[in-house]
Amino acid sequence: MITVGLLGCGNIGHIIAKHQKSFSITAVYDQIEARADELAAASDARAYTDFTTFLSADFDIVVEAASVAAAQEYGEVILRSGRDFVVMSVGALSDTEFRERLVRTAKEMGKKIYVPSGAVMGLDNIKVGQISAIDTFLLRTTKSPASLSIRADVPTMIFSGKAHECIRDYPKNVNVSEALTLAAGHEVDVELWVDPDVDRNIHEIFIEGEFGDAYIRVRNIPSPENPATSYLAALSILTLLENLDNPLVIGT
Ligand SMILES: NC(=O)C1=CN([C@@H]2O[C@H](COP(=O)(O)OP(=O)(O)OC[C@H]3O[C@@H](n4cnc5c(N)ncnc54)[C@H](O)[C@@H]3O)[C@@H](O)[C@H]2O)C=CC1
Ligand SMILES: O=C([O-])CC(=O)C(=O)O
Repeated sequence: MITVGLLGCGNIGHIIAKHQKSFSITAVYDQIEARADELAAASDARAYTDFTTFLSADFDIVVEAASVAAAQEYGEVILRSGRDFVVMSVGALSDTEFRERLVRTAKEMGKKIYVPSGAVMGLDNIKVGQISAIDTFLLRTTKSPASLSIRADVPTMIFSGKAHECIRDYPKNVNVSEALTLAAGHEVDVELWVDPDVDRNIHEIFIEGEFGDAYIRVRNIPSPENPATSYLAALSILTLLENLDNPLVIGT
């Protein structure tokens, strides 16, 4: 059974803990001690109040479900501790210097950095952008104003520009833009909308290139404890963990 050290005991952390099947969470860490204690009690894991002590516990892989800042602060030391690293706050990798250093460290240590598909679909074949031309690539994300803690009475575009700027401004809301960018090897354009009439987190992907064109629309149900985070994002980590040991690899 794969053992997991969980970094971040919020909404996604709880969903993962509730659905342990072929993996088991043995150690948890959160900057808010009470959250780590509560999740540890509910999942038979041990809570740590200090990250270095957390890393010295016995587990195979670290799952980060905390924040872009946490992934950037701890990513390298996780890999250096000899663990693979599942990074949900993939916006962390939009910092090119950080990403290159992290990848170098993973190579040096013989470890992997896993980026789950998160709140979108289609990352598999969008990877053809790494070997063939992409001409148009746009992500349009629409969420409720409340989930971004802002007010709007009509549909409002609050950002239009490149993925790397958008993740800087909205690190909790467009991690998907970095996942798409890394998959395609091509920085995605982003429009971020709030719409008072939506009760889903909607991601529309428009892509055109040498392969043809595609339009993907994902209408995600918000997760129970954090409406800005789609439930699909947590399911995608669970699926990744369930498949880690599977010799049959589906999708590109
Ligand atoms: N890649 C994707 O498609 C998606 C990524 N996300 C990202 O996943 C992450 C987790 O999402 P949720 O569980 O919904 O968030 P959440 O806010 O419910 O939980 C995050 C937890 O991490 C803890 N945390 C934050 N920074 C920390 C640090 N530096 N050190 C230790 N603990 C820290 C917080 O105290 C909190 O308990 C967020 O960064 C979110 O933006 C969310 C949805 C989709
Ligand atoms: O969960 C979502 O719909 C997307 C999200 O928050 C992110 O990409 O950071």
